[in-house]
Amino acid sequence: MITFQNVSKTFKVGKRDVHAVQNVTLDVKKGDIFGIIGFSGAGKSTLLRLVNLLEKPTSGVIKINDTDITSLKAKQLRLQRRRIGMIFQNFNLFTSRTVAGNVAYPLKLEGTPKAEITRRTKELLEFVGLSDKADNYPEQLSGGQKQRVGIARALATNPEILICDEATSALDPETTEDILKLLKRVNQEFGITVLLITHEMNVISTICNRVAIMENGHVIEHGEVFDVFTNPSHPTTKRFIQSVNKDLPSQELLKEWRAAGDEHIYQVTFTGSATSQPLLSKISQQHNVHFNVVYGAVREIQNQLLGNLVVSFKGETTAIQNVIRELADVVDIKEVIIHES
Ligand SMILES: Nc1ncnc2c1ncn2[C@@H]1O[C@H](COP(=O)(O)OP(=O)(O)OP(=O)(O)O)[C@@H](O)[C@H]1O
Repeated sequence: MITFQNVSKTFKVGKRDVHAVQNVTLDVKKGDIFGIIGFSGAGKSTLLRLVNLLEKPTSGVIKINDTDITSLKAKQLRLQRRRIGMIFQNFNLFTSRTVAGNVAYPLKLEGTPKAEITRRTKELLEFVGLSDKADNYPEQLSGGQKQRVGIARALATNPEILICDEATSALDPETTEDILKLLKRVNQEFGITVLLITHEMNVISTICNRVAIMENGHVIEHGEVFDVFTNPSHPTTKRFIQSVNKDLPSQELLKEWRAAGDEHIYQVTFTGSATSQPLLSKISQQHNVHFNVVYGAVREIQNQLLGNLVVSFKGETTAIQNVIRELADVVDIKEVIIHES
């Protein structure tokens, strides 16, 4: 649906070249909720601006549905832009227009008949749950409500693609959750492909099916969200994952546990079918070993379970070693390192 082929964008700042996007090759498929994550300055916004035709790449090709958008003439460009809706971190609503006026605006620009504008506006406000706010002004709304208006306005012209530029970064966690649910409905009910940028891994794990991680203008890793979560290869990806999936307790806590007699502490990670079986208790019992889950969580990512537990085993050392060996056949298990000092 959207393909980037060796796309680069270089800005000239005085005599200096800033390589904002470097040699990016990516394929966003129809129906994806595709997340691009990276720290500040990684090149995410520039990549979005290339898709919504606000910038032209220095080199490379960007195609939407097989049309090379970098070579479009002004009129085709305007038509193509209508196929893309956009929402923003700061909502970008017209403060002098009502909620209904904001949603109606893109339809007015298109010359849509008045009765149709009224019908569509009503329908969209219902969809985002703001029918009762139609006559309010943006300043009378909460952040989450403003973003709902932004979403309704972006959907007005029936886009194929919705671009979300840090759409939840200004919102509290609960409101973020609501907006992400709404974006998922946009994707599922209307079949709209969603391309979002964020610096929060939580956003990626909650709604995206595919992700690309950017650093210094490069895509350093990309793939299915579950695969990237369970098997990250780049250190930056690992940092992002640890931000939502703090996998180990602090060294202070580990030292306390060791001082209190916990000598065999292991980290167990498992996915898919291993989550549905009582493997730990079954194998431990067979060897007369006791265990205690001291830390961790099981998370749901893309409808699959990913478990990460820190477990303290008690029993005879050889029996514990046997348990570890057997567990290693079915889950990923490694001893937790406790540093001396
Ligand atoms: N119009 C521009 N002129 C010059 N340099 C630019 C321009 N736009 C972006 N850059 C530079 O390109 C690099 C990537 O910026 P970009 O805004 O795409 O990153 P980002 O990942 O979106 O960061 P943030 O999360 O802070 O918005 C940065 O070094 C930035 O300073």
